[in-house]
Amino acid sequence: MGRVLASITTSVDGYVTGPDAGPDRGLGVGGERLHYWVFGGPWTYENEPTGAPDPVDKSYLDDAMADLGAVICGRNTYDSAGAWGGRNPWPDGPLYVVTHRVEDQPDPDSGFVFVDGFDAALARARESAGDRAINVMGGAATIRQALAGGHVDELGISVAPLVLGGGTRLFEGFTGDLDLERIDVRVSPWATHLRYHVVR
Ligand SMILES: Nc1c(N[C@@H]2O[C@H](COP(=O)(O)O)[C@@H](O)[C@H]2O)[nH]c(=O)[nH]c1=O
Repeated sequence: MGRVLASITTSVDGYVTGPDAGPDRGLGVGGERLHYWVFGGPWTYENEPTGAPDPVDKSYLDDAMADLGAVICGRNTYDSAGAWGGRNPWPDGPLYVVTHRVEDQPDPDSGFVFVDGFDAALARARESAGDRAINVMGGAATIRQALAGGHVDELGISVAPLVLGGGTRLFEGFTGDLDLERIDVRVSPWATHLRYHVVR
């Protein structure tokens, strides 16, 4: 059975978006800074990113994407990303979208599969992935659900160097108690990438 990874970027104060996240502004007001590391420097929703990542950030991204067989996200993340223009951007497997509104299922050729409930999405993702890894890419509620259910083998937190002061908190309302063992840490000017094994 493949590993289940959960990976996301937070501010130093634990926000995965700034305030007012939604379609056209998936990372919220000021939240672009969370993903400077993805593009090697500043960008805004008004000036779309064009840059290439720092080699450290690229190596983290490449390793996180290696050997993936399926991806899971929540409906809000899917909507906020504008459905990535209508096509699953991950080349190596389906993207399962957790939603109560499965009747909105787009054309299956898009690579998106709408599933009602996290557990059902995980079961489908395991079928697709086989021995390859599954990445739970967010948002916060979906990652909390994966962690609370004891499904996550590896937690990746990329900490961007900023304090947002508002928005969506990764661990909002989370009451679980988890022991983590650090597997890896990589540091660039734009992020500190921490990878933890979740002890079970
Ligand atoms: N379907 C489902 C969840 N759906 C989640 O609820 C949010 C609102 O989207 P929507 O469901 O489409 O109204 C979104 O984050 C989506 O992923 N959540 C859960 O805990 N369990 C479920 O079974």
